[in-house]
Amino acid sequence: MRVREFALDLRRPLSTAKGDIDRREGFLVAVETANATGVGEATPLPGWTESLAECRDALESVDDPETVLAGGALDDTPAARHAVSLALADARARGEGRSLASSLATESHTSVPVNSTIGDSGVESTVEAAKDAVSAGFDCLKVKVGARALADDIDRLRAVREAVGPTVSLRADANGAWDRWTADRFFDGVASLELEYIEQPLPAEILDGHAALRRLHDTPIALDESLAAVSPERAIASNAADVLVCKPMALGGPDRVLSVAERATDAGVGVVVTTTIDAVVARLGALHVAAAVPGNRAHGLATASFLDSDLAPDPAPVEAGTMAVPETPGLGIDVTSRFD
Ligand SMILES: O=C(O)CCC(=O)c1ccccc1C(=O)O
Ligand SMILES: [Mg+2]
Repeated sequence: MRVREFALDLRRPLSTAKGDIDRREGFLVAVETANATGVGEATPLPGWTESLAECRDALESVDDPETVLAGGALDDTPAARHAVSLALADARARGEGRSLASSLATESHTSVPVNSTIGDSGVESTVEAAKDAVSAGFDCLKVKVGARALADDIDRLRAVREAVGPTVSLRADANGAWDRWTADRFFDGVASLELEYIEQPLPAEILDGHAALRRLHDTPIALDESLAAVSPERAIASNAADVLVCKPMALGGPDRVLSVAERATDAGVGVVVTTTIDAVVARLGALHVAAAVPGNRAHGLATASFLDSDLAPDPAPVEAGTMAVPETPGLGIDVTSRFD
């Protein structure tokens, strides 16, 4: 397995309740199988995955990718596991002459709707970002909350709803910033705004608190951090979520997301696939996975615009709030020159 390190600055930081993301560093990997070469990406995000150093060590320890993946040696390093799993899936799909999405599912979407991701900022700039996104064709917006006073966040959401009208879908993502009391006040404050869901209002470990919020309020709840911190199975079993936010990079690869999505779908829980602000290879991987999961919710994949540069030209740019899934074999990108 070949491994190449990369670092990409963000054009603009993504501000969240848990701090700003302003740079992404990771590894591009290439694996050779009997009939094809596949590529994958590990872009760890500490707090969500292992550190960059732990990821490097894990990738350097891989001799035979298939054996290592099956043996579970990468289970504690999800970003490293993601790279290996994605590269093998890319190689398999290329070998079959099919797109990754169609090799992952018998019926896959040819394009998927995506949300615009709006970071924490004041009311005016939040509204400006929301209007820009709607002008660009997005009909689903996800606004980061939880970084400022509760009343200010409620004002931001109200102002956005007023600016974009009733037909645009709105999501709020608190990244686990609140306690039960604060979350209750937020749910009350936005009750009339018809939010599609509130993502991770409480800290990751608190499944019973999310289940209680879900019983008490009408606005649906999505869980994100809880999936890696506790487990998707327990999130489903605890009736703590209407939607699971599945990050292939944090869950350990496309195969992991597909199995979570199957269990969620059986339980009547929705699935949304998102990046961790990844480079083009992992973003494409997440797009193929999103295309392979059931349901028609907008996914959190419109994150290329946060990057100042990328590893290669993007074969799946966002157009009018939608991403078309490449139909060429595998991921639909050639980054082999990066390994020369
Ligand atoms: O879901 C999206 O719109 C984009 C992805 C996103 O918000 C995100 C990106 C990096 C780290 C955490 C998160 C998050 O969903 O909490
Ligand atoms: Mg989130």
